[in-house]
Amino acid sequence: MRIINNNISDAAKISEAWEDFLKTKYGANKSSKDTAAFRDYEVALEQQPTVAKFYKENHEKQTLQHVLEKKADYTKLDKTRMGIWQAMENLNKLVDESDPDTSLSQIAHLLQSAEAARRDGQPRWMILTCLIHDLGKYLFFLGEPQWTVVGDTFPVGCAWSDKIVYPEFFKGNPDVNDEELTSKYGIYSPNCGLANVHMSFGHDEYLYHVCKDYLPKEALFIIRYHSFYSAHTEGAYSWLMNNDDIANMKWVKTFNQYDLYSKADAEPNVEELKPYYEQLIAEYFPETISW
Ligand SMILES: O[C@H]1[C@H](O)[C@@H](O)[C@H](O)[C@@H](O)[C@H]1O
Ligand SMILES: [Fe+2]
Ligand SMILES: [Fe+2]
Repeated sequence: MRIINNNISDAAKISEAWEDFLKTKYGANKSSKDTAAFRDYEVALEQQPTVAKFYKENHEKQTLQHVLEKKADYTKLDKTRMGIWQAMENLNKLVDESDPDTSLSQIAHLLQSAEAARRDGQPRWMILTCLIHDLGKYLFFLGEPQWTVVGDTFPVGCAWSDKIVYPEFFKGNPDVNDEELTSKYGIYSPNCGLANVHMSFGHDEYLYHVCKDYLPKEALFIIRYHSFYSAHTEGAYSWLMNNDDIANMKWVKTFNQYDLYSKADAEPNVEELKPYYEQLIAEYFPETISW
C-alpha cells in the first residue's frame, strides 16, 4: 500500500530548501568538550562495546512489523497516569546503553539540556521541550528492552541510509529480504511528509503521543524526531519530507545543541532546580497525564 501525497509537492523546491537547511549553522557548542568528541561511534566500537552491541540488536530487530505492533499498543496511552516531574524521577534509575557521551542518570541529562537552553535565553516552550524530550524512555519501565526505547531512529518500510550509525548491522534485519521495503521510497511516496512515515519505535514516537494535546507543534516535532540524526545532522531522507518538515527541522537543530553538548556540563542539583521547573511544567501540563 502506498501513502499518497496530497499536496502536489515540488520535489525540486524541497531539495533546494533542504540544501539551505544543511548550509545553515544552528547554535554553537558552548561546552568544555570539543564538538568532534561527541557521538564518536568509531571510538565507541573499540572502547564502549555496549554501544555497538546495542545498535546491532536495534538494527536487527526494528522491522516494519515490529514498529506497527508497538505503535498500535502504545498510542492507546492506557498504561498509567502520571505527572511530568514524577516521570523524570522515575527515569532516574535508567542509564542509556546507546549513548557514548553520558553515564549520568536521565534526570541529570534532562536538567542539563533545559539549563543550557535557559542560559541561552530560549523561549519557555523550548526550555520545557529540553526538560522533557527523553521522558519516552519510560517505555523501559513498562517492560520494553533498550533496543526499542533508546538510540537514534530511522524510517522503516524503505531503504536504510548509510548515514545511519553502524549501517552494516542492517544486514541481519529480516526486512532486508523484501524488495519493496528496501527500495528508496519503500511503502511511501516521494515527499509524503514525515507524519506519514513510520520511524523505528522508541522514546521519540511514544512521548510525541503522550504530549500531543499539550504542546505547540514545533515542540512536538522536536520530541518526535530528535533522534533522527541521519536526517537532521547527516542530511539524509529529504526525499520523504515536505516543506513543513524542513521548516520544523530547524527547530530540531536548535534543540540538538542543548541536548548533545550539555552532556559535558556539571551534574545539576535536582532539588534546587525543582521549583522553577515545576512551575514551567504547570504552564503547559495538567497534574497528571496518560501514558
Ligand atoms: O544514545 C542517544 C540517546 O538514546 C538519545 O536519547 C537519543 O535521542 C539519541 O538519538 C541517541 O543517540
Ligand atoms: Fe533522546
Ligand atoms: Fe537527550
